[in-house]
Amino acid sequence: ADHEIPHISKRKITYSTIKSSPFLAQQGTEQVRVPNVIVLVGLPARGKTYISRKLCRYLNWIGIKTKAINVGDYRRSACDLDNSEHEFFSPYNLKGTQIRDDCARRAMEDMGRYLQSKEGEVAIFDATNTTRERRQMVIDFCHAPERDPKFRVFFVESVCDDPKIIEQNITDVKINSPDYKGRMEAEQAKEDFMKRIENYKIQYEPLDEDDDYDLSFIKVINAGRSFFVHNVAGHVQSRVVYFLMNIHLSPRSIYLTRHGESEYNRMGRLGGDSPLSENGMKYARRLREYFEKENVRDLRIWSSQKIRAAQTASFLKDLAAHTEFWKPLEEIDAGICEGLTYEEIASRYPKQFNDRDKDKYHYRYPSGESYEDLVARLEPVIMELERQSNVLVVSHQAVLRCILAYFYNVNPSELPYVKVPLHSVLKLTPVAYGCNAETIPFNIDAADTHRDKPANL
Ligand SMILES: O=c1[nH]cnc2c1c(-c1ccc(Br)cc1)cn2-c1ccccc1
Ligand SMILES: O=P(O)(O)OC[C@H]1O[C@](O)(CO)[C@@H](O)[C@@H]1O
Repeated sequence: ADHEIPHISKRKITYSTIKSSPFLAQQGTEQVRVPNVIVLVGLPARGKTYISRKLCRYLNWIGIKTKAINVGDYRRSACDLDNSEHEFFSPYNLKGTQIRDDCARRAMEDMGRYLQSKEGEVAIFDATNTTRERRQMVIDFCHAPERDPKFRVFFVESVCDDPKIIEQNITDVKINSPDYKGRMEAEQAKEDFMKRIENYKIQYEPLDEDDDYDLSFIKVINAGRSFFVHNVAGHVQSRVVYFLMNIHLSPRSIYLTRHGESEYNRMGRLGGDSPLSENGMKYARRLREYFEKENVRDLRIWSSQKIRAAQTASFLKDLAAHTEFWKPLEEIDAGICEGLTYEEIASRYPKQFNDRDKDKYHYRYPSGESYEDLVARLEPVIMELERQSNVLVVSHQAVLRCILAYFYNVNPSELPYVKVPLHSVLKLTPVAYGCNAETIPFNIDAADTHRDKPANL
C-alpha cells in the first residue's frame, strides 16, 4: 500500500538482490562459478581435518555452500574398529589397501553427486592423498570427459616435521578418536599411531613444483609458519590461500560482549545512538572488575563506534594493550525502522514486519541492512580475529549473532535468532577442531531485547 514505503518514483524499479552470497553475482538462477574441489594432502597428524573443517566453516559463513568429506569416516564405517591398528595401513596389507581404495572411491562419488547436483559449490576431500597415483585418480574423476562443467581442483598439502606440533595433534585428536577411544591406553594408542604414520611414509610422494607443474596447490609448512603457493586459479582458490595464511594454532581467548544496557534498550527502541542507562553503567564497571581479575596478556579491545559501546569499552581502556573503534562492528542498520519499537514497526509497516520474520537472514530493511549484509561487512573482522591473540569485542546483538555463527557453524535460518543477552560475557577458547564457550553472567538487570521466531512461521 502506498503509505508503506515512500516510493522514490512510480516507475517499476527491479532491484537485483544478490540473494545467495555477497561474493557472488548471480546470472538468472545459475551460479557463475564452476564447482571447486579442495584436496587435502599429507601424512597422518598433519592437521588435514583441522584445515578442512575450519575452511568448510569459513566458506559456508561467507555464503559459499561447502561440504567436507572425510575418507577416514568411510573406512571406520566400512570395517569394524578392529581394523584401525597400524598393520591395517601397511602398503603390504592387500586387504587393508583394497578396503581403503574402495572407501576413497565411494567418498569421491558422494563428493561428485554433491557438486553435480549443485547442492554445493565447493567440496573438501579430506584424506592423506599421499601418492601421485591417488591424486591422479581424483584429478581424472574431476576432469572426467562426460563431466560438464569440470570440477576445478586445488591441492592443500600440510607438511610438518615439528615434533611438538605433531605430538599436540596426536594428544588432542587421535588418542580420543573412535579408532582408539576406550580400546587402548593413551600411551599404546600413541605408539600405534606413530607406526601408522611410518606406514604412510613408505609411499609418501609430496607435491613437487616440477613434477606437478600443471597442478594448482599450496604447501602449508609447519602449521602455517611458511607457505609455497603454485598456480592459484580462480576466486575460491585465492580465498582459500588468503584464509590459510591468516589462521594460527597459538592458544588464546576471544571475549564477546554487547554494550551495557542503553536508554533505547530500556524503551525497546531499535538502533539509534543512545547512551548507557544506569544499569548499563553498572555493567561497564563490573566488566572492568572482571577483566582486572582475568588479567589477560596483551588484551586488545575492539569496540563499535556507537556511544553505548564506546562508553562500555572506555571503562577498560587502561587494562588493554590496545583499544580501537571499528565501524564494521556497528549494529545492523534498521534503515527506516531505526529508533522505532517492534510494535511501531508492526503497525506502520505491517508487510515489512511480516516479511522480515519470513526470512530474517536475507530480509533487508528499506534503506538499511540484512544479516547477509552484516556477514559481508564483518568478514574483515573475522579474518583479523583469526590473526590476533587475546581480543575483547564490544559490539551489538545482531553483530555478535553473526560472529558466534562463524565459530559455531550456525546456518543462515537460525543465525538471526541466536540468544545474545545484555550484561553477559562469552569467552571463546579454540581447542582442536572446535571452540570452548564459557558464559560469564553478571546478574545485572537489563531489558530483554530478544525476539524469537513467531511460532506460526
Ligand atoms: O600443520 C599441522 N600439523 C600438525 N597438527 C596440526 C597442524 C595444523 C595446522 C595446519 C595448517 C595451518 Br595454516 C594451521 C594449522 C593444525 N594442527 C592441529 C594440531 C592439534 C589439533 C588439531 C590440529
Ligand atoms: O535482528 P533483531 O532480532 O531485530 O535484533 C537486532 C536489533 O537489536 C538491537 O541491537 C537491540 O534491540 C537493535 O539495535 C537491533 O536493530
